[in-house]
Amino acid sequence: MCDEAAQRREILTTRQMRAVEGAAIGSGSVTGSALMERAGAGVLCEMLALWPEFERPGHAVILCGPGNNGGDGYVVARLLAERGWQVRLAALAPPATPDAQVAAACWQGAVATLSDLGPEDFPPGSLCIDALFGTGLVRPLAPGIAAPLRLAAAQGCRIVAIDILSGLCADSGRVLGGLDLPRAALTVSFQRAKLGHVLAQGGNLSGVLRIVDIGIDGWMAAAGVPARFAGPVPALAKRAGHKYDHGHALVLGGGPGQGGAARLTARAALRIGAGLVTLACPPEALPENAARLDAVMLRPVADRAGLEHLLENPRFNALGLGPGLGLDRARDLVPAVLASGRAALLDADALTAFADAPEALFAALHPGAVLTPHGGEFARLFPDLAQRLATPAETGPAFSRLDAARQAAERAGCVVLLKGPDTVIAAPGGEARVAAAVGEAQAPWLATAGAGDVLSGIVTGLLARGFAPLEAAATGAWLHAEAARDFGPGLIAEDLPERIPAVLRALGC
Ligand SMILES: NC(=O)C1=CN([C@@H]2O[C@H](COP(=O)(O)OP(=O)(O)OC[C@H]3O[C@@H](n4cnc5c(N)ncnc54)[C@H](OP(=O)(O)O)[C@@H]3O)[C@@H](O)[C@H]2O)[C@@H](O)CC1
Ligand SMILES: Nc1ncnc2c1ncn2[C@@H]1O[C@H](COP(=O)(O)OP(=O)(O)O)[C@@H](O)[C@H]1O
Ligand SMILES: [K+]
Repeated sequence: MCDEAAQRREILTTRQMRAVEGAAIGSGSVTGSALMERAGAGVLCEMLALWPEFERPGHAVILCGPGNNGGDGYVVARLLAERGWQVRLAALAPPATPDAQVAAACWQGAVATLSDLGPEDFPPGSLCIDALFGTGLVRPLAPGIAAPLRLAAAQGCRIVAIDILSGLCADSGRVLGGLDLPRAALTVSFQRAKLGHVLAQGGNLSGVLRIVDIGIDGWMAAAGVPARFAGPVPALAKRAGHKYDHGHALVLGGGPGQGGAARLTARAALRIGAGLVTLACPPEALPENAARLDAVMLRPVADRAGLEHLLENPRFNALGLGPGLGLDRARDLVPAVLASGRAALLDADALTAFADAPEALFAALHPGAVLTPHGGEFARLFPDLAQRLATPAETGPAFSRLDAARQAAERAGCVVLLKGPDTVIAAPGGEARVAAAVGEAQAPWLATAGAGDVLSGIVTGLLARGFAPLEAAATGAWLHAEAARDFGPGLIAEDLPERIPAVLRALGC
């Protein structure tokens, strides 16, 4: 992957974005006004690219706030008017920043107030440009501010959000005050995506997301180490070698009648390229599994002693357990898995088994481990963090799913992947990835029983292939969603491992 593509995968917080803008402006190479002009021109350009019919002038309402987001709105209003559009601009308050004042001074048209707007201002096929608030939103929208956005949506207008839909916290994607907001058809942001575009409600409310280059890449170092979108990596291609060069994954399964989950895990580990995969189940579950497995090998493991005996074979280099394991078996086996020091993926029952004693689990975890909880499992291990996520967000920046995953990773001492349409992955120390199955990359068919078991297998398989825990989790989560996107409607969990070859082929692996 080229450097530019890697850079485009960065996702910034508002603080990081301000630091980058500040560094660019502080260098003297560019002014805030010039950036605002580029931002406004970029919004227009992206609108026309998405909706070529707007080459023919139409009707637009521009909603301007008092800050620089409003300033971008004045620029867009001017550019649309220059193209012959009928523009109705309504301001919440006079521009309050120097750059917004300059932009407003260049707007020759009338300025209405938000309360002046009525249904007649939003004729069919018109546009509503939301330039009320961007990265500066710090509290919920008052009812009178949200009203024109709702009116526009009710009239069937397409809403274009400048930088981010007003009301969404750009750091968390949560709607401040828990308001009911209409969805933007298009969001045009600048230089890099923000976390609020993809996390929580932001993923749905942002609509199509486009990022405009306003020419400040040269100052991106001021952002420190941003989170990044998960995506494919060159290491997915299988290098030359013997099967033992690609690792031997050991998946631990549960008792009779509960084996489907672990079989899905094992099959996915094999499909993603682990050289060998063995499923270890209680002796009484051997017949059932033997009848259902071919390339996946099978071994009996009755208990912890049996597992320790099996692990005398050093070739088992990545262990995956939890799906269909059973809570008692999980309590018995997890300590042996972690004591082995090998790369390990813990999911489902392997996490829930420690709901009463998360500290005991954290004490045993090591940096080679990956935890893959869904929201419920996360709440069992990290109840205080889940509580913070469940508490309505009133002020920005609000506590985000990524904040929660980062704190969880710190506490657990290993990589934590918190599942959802907006899967977040964090390592101790703060490095983070987002596997966002939202907007144009949505994968709603992944909400199906057993999808998580397959993710466990993909990550276990990548660990066996030698991927570092953070990259195994992030690449695995991306690939999992990509397989679902590739399959499309009607997907069930069994389809996911079978779709991995198509995804790998499309990547040129
Ligand atoms: N800097 C640059 O180079 C570039 C920046 N760009 C653009 O700037 C945007 C950021 O601008 P910004 O920092 O001025 O913040 P912005 O989102 O306009 O709002 C701040 C104002 O809103 C107010 N306020 C907040 N919440 C409120 C509420 N609920 N209800 C009512 N008021 C509320 C707050 O007031 P206060 O909290 O002080 O009362 C303050 O006055 C960014 O998103 C991008 O679009 C681009 O042009 C590219 C170049
Ligand atoms: N609406 C959705 N869009 C995209 N991905 C989703 C959605 N719902 C669930 N997923 C993904 O599907 C998987 C579900 O896993 P999990 O909740 O453990 O289910 P199960 O235990 O049934 O396997 C996770 O990887 C999650 O990120
Ligand atoms: K906005």
